Amino acid sequence: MCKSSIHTLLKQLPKCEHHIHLEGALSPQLLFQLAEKNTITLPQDDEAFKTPESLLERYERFTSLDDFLGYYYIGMSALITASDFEALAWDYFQHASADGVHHAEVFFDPQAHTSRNVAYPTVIQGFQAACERAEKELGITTILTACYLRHLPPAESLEMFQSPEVQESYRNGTVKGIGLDSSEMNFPPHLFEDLYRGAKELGLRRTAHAGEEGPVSYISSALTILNAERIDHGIQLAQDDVLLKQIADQGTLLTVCPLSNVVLRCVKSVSEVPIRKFLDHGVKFSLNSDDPAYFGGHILDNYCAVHDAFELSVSEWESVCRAGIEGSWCSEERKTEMLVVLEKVIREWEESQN
Ligand code: HPA
Ligand SMILES: [Zn+2]
Repeated sequence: MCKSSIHTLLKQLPKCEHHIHLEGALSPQLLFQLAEKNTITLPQDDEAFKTPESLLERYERFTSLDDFLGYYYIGMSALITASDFEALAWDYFQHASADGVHHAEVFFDPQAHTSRNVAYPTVIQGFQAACERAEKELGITTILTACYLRHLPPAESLEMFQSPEVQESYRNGTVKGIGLDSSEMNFPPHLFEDLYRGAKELGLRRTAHAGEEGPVSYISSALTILNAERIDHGIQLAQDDVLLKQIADQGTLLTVCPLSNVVLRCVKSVSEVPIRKFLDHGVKFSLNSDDPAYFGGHILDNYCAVHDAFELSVSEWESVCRAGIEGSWCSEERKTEMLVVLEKVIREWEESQN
């Protein structure tokens, strides 16, 4: 890459990733390797599962969120032991570090594992080990957020939330937040009001996927009914100027995932993601990879794709990174550390351009 290319600056920026499903970081190679080790039979009637290469090719032809989710849930059936979960998360943290991530708030889907008789403590043990290693060896701070699956009955999410081992992971601080993911259409946020009330009472951080494929009304109900502090995706916000102004005024962070939106056909190209509108109206957002192994890119690829589509100025990039740092759920001390790095990177970049 050309030395003066702004992509060099994008790599150096201290990034916070807020929207990455660890199960979505499962590469076809690791999936096949774990399936063989664990003697898991992958679907025989789907040609895509012939080889890691054919699977990767199929990932280029998703038709919708639900089409992707079918592969996502089959993929994770290869994850059985704590060391599998650790290997998966460690693979992600290494990519994240290479892309300049300093702080990662990572999602996982407990119900997708317990429903396969993989115990919650097994999942936690593996992910927690990788988080500790990322902190020690890569200097990345981490937060684990448990997402609940909106396509399952709300009573099941409440049952999971209230189970002793899940409550223990919240009490001891291993898991600090909750989220809401999976199929969006016809599963409105208000169905999960009791779950989010319980999470608020425990002092947990709260986010929810809304306005990815679903209507903009899901964004407002995630905020007002669920008391979500963040919105994951939220691109449909561009359809409602009143709500957009309200979200800008209250400083709610959207965790936008441009490559995901293209691959899942929420937009035709990155240039249709409302980045310019969000910037011009003061809507805060971070840029994220969502499911990097499925959507053809990690976080830096998302930054580069946004730059190629919108040509942000250096000061706009600085404000995107600042919003990501300030909207993180880490300590104020950690935010200050990252802000210092951000200022240094920008200063050195500007000096190198003179
Ligand atoms: O993009 C997504 N949307 C909803 N659920 C998900 N689970 C993994 N990725 C996604
Ligand atoms: Zn997501």
